[in-house]
Amino acid sequence: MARNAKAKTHFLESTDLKAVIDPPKPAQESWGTKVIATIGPACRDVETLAKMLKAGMACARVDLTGGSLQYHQGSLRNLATAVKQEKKLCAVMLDTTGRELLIRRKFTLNDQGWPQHEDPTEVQTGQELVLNADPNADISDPSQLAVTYSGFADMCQPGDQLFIGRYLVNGADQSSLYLEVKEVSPPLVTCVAQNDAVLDGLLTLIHQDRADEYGRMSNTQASMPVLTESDISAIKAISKEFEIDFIALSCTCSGADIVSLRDFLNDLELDAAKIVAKVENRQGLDNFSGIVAAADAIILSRGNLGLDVPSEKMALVQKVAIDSCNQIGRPVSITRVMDTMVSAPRCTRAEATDVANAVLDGVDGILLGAETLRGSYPVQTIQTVLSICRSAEEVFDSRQHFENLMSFAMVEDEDELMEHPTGQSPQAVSEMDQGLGVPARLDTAAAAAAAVAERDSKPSSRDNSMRGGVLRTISDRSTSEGLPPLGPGAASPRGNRRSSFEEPDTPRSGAGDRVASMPKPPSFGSIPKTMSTQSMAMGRPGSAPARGIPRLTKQEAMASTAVRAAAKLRAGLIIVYASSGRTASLIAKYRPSIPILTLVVPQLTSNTLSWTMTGRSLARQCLIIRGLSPMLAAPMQGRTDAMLSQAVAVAVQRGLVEPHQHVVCVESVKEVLTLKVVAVDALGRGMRRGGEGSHHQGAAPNFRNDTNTRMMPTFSGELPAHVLANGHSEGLNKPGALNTLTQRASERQDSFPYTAKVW
Ligand SMILES: Nc1ncnc2c1ncn2[C@@H]1O[C@H](COP(=O)(O)OP(=O)(O)O)[C@@H](O)[C@H]1O
Ligand SMILES: C=C(OP(=O)(O)O)C(=O)O
Repeated sequence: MARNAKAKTHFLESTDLKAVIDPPKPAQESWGTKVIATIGPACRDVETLAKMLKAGMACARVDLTGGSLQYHQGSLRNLATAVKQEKKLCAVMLDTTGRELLIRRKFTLNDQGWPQHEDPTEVQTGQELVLNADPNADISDPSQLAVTYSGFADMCQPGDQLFIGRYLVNGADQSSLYLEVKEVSPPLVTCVAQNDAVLDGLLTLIHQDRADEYGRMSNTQASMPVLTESDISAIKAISKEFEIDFIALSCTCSGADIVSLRDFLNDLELDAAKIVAKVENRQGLDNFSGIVAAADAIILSRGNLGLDVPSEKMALVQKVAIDSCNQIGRPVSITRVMDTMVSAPRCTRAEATDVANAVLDGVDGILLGAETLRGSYPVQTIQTVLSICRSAEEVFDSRQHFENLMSFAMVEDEDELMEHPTGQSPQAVSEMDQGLGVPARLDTAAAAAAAVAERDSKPSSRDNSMRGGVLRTISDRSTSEGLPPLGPGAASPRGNRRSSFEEPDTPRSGAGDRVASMPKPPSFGSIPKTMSTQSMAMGRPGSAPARGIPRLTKQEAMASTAVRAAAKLRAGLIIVYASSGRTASLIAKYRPSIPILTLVVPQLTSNTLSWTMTGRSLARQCLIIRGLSPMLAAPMQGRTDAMLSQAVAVAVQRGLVEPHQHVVCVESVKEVLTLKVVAVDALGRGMRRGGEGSHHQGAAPNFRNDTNTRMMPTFSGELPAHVLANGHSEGLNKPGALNTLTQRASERQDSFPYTAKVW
């Protein structure tokens, strides 16, 4: 069953080495794999930030782990200036300290306000070292190291493994120290050094996984509150001055952690901010399915993960995790790609190969940490990463990827649907707590998020009405039924309240992933409503995907159809209108080889006292999704082809599409999804109008001149059936018939075939 489900392999379009070695086509805009860069002392001046934007930085990360609130506010002000200057969109990600443990050390502030730590500490193998969790511990006492979390000693047992390393350490430098706990006498923890080290800079402390008597791994850092007090005040202060697009939750251990954070953000009216789960330990992997179901995006923090996961498993963990995210269109990024470029202008071959492999694995983004925060070559690192990504994207076999995803979306026979109508087969449910132990992938996530998928299909799922309804219920539950504590003091590490998602008597490692009653659907991606374990097992790359019963949501059906149509027409661009970004992210998950211009239509919303224009944040949030090139449309009333024509012109300006090329457009007006095919006019100023000649080779559209269809091309020759993803194309085989595929929201979400409008 799921355990035998076939994982995808790397798909390359061609084995022609000459073609592979050709330089990638120069791109004006990085619409493919995205770069998230951490802002710090090496790059926070306006000039460098402007160069980083020009080089293709899509999202700027401010990490609250190091530096003061004032320092980060200053960085964000500089970023705003650079953004204005360069006229480029850039998303803002606020990364929390969360459950990260730090060593408190003496420091001075440099002229920019960045802490400089003094007095490196030398440690020798076999030496005893005392860690002190007392908040009043003397940090100038050389015989001990002070720990930021007062409950730290309660987490430790003799025999536990600890790791101390420089913040954003690359694992190979002399600051890496492994310790074994010898004795615990709160607040003191006495350890023995396992290697020689020189501890310098901002130091983080990691409590590695501990196996229980049954061999189950647990990470005691998971019992810490989700956010620190300073995270909470920083989020409040920064959100008053800046629009925060993403909050990254460090050390996410379960889906329940995300629910807790979402409650907190909603209470601050920050519900537009998306939550990025940073998966950085074994427990995060054990509960991966629930985390993927609950979060808006995922970061695989490979630096920390590499301490908990044996080296020989790291690549495999990465591939399975990325594949799981790809299957439901959840954006996923990885960290730690260019350690060498912290101090050298070139990367190693291993690093270049690592980035290219990540792109072939299907990653959405690359997160640069130390490389831009304190590295000597922040701009060059972005350029290097993006050119490696572009080269890999050029050989990525989108078609195989598409077929692979489609094969997972079909159920072999109806009996199976009857047996497990919500996808919650007993096995799927039992696998939920070990979501990544096997490549069970989507089925466990599907079981965990059946309720999410249900709401994903409803356009109003992000409505304010949700706040007072489902969210309120969950918010109440978070206090009464014990979601993970949000801030310090909310729970002691030992006296941690049981999560409402937790099975009685299961270890903490299994907690938090019964997210079937989650408060709010993640807005990127979707999960086929009734995907079952068996349906997962059916997928075979290259197998005919058209068999079986499709179980797609309507957005998913339309998204896959748009990608298929674009490939068949050799279109140059896909345009999708967006209000939550869900349809756009579903199109992106099929990884078409052409850009997806995401046209965010601003909405006016009222809280009865004032009006707000929404849309800007979503446009920026699209910037972490591979393939999306967001554009904020001018507010216009109703359905208008002028908006589409303007979008085509902007796409030409950005170098995303050329005159005469086809453009596949996904529209959604009054809950009617429509797929349209248009062409760029000869001068690249918009859509080609009826009557204009076509000079484009291949299946060029003809235009009819009647008033209903002036913008609508029809096709001469046979088109529609093969355009459709699954061949369920009733009424579409009539020669010259199709120019619009329409599926009505009033129909059952999973109903097929599409109703095709025949002109
Ligand atoms: N042809 C069009 N002209 C004007 N607005 C459109 C057109 N097509 C879609 N829109 C608007 O774009 C938005 C798309 O929303 P929706 O389909 O719900 O996207 P998402 O999947 O991002 O939630 C809606 O506000 C819709 O009114
Ligand atoms: C970049 C990060 O991840 P990691 O160091 O674990 O790779 C981070 O957590 O800041």
